[in-house]
Amino acid sequence: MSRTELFMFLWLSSWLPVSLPTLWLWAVSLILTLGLLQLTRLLTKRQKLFQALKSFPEPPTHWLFGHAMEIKKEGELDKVLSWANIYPCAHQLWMGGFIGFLNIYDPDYTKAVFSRGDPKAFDVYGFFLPWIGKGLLVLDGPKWFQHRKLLTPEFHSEVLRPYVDLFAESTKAMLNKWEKKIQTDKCVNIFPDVGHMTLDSLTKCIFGRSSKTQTQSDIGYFQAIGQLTLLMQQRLANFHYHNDLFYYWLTLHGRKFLQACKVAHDYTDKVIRTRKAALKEEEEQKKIQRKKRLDFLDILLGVGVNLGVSMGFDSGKASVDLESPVPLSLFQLVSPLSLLILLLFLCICSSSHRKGDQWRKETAYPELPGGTREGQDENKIKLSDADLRAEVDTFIFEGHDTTTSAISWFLYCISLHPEHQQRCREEVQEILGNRNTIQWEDLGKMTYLTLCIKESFRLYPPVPQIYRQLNKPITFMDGKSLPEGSLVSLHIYALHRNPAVWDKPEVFDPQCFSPENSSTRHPYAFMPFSAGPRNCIGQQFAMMEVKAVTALCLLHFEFSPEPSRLPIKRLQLILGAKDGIYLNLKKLM
Ligand code: HEM
Repeated sequence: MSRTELFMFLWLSSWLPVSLPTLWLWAVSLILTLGLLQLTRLLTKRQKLFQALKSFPEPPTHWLFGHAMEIKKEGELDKVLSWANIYPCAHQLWMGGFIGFLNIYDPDYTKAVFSRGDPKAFDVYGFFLPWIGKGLLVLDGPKWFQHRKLLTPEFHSEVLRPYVDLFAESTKAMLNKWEKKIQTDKCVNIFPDVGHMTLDSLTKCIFGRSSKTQTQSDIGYFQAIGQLTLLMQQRLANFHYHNDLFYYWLTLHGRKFLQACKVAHDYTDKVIRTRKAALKEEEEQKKIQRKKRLDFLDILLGVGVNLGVSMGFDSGKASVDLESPVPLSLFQLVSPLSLLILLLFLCICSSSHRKGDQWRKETAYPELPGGTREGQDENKIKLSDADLRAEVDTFIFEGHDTTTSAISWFLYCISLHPEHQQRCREEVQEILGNRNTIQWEDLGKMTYLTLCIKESFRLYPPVPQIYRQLNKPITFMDGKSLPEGSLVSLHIYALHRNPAVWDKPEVFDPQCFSPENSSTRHPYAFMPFSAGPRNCIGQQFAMMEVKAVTALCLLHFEFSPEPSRLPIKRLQLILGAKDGIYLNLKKLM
């Protein structure tokens, strides 16, 4: 009997406690037995992780909550940083009593893990699946290798070059918005506006969408993405929401998440289907060939267009009102008693333990140098429709929140350092002369701005923590080792502030990245885009966007901090700020 069948059976039987007491008793004992079995599995898993990690120091921990309480109380980033200052190289990190990571922040440890390309840790990345599916970020194994190979050309400089105009267009809209805002209050929360701008420019790059012809479904999609990002962040931060199948999806937030996923998927499916249909027409093909710039989607479809697989979705439903009340689920209608029993059973049974093991088996990592799998012609690899959607959704997810964080924290850093701000501004003015727009060639000349951007990535890495699950044992430089299956978290934030690497880790000093200083540094000491085979594929796109946007911001405004509203760092999926980032803006031209 499958787990779903068992669930249905128990649920039905819970309606018959009076008429069938024996069946009821039977069900309860079955529940308890299964619960006990699951608990044993969890304890075994905990014991294994505990054994694996025992040679590494462990900050004081709670048997049930692990380090989650302390982290929640004091803020994850600074709490872990304080541990990193006590324990050299690495320490244990328990997210609840059953999931233990080796948390690393030393360049040698980082190199040992990240030069190998172990798969992502299911206990964390599994949460992404309902939204972005198995795209590059989550995939592992031969399929990841194929996709990575197919998608790498999309980030070639010739493809990226025309996107500078799109970044400039979206940035100008944001700057106009700020100009209006400062007429009433010079203190502006820049974070949401930057978020809106990066999503706007990214959807233009991916779908070829234009802000001038926005439709209702564009707006619905926009809202859904915003909602999904927030809900994902909330889910990761709240331990009780980790239990998916039988708890999270039954909560109001869980169901909102599913609704927003549907809106996002319907939209992506619709755009893909329409573009695929258009591409079949000769005239449209010619039009695309004549285009100055190809959208990501056109390039992706150049790979997947010949498949012609039915998408099986209902078009035109992309705009669901996310604010409308969520309908009651069946679950809310069952009797309180059955609810209690089922919850007990389901909460115990829905651990990710087995899923995690299965994930690891399915995604055993291939030896990279070998290239494609045996018997496969590497020139004929094609993306299925599901793969196409997963990749588009992955780019949207990975490509807008990260750059939002990068641009916002950069503006905050230079607001604290007027001397660096002015130097960057003068550099941009010198390069642009009396032009007020930016071209691809300009970006390479902005050397001081690049140093400042890198320094802000060091102090405020947009992705502060990433996770792996070892698919073979590892031995570190100091002789300590971890067995296969262990979970490792790379704390990029702590690595970038490690006093063993950086002279004055807390000081904003762009000269850290001068050629002389960079050349003597450990290659794994600065990892904002990760490193090794699973590094960020969008690195060049991101740098280009951050430079273009910040250069235009510097030309138009002077930024200073608002002492009464200094930002509070928050580890969401990205490095966020608790109530946003408020800066005082002064118009320059
Ligand atoms: C400042 C901006 C960005 C930062 C700091 C950043 C950082 C990262 C990091 C640290 C990873 C590794 C994640 C992990 O191992 O779990 C990653 C992966 C990835 N990033 Fe970025 N990213 C940025 C922008 C972008 C953009 C603009 C795109 C696409 C348009 C993108 C697409 C991806 C993808 C697809 C992956 C998965 C790659 C793979 O596993 O093969 N990123 N990024």
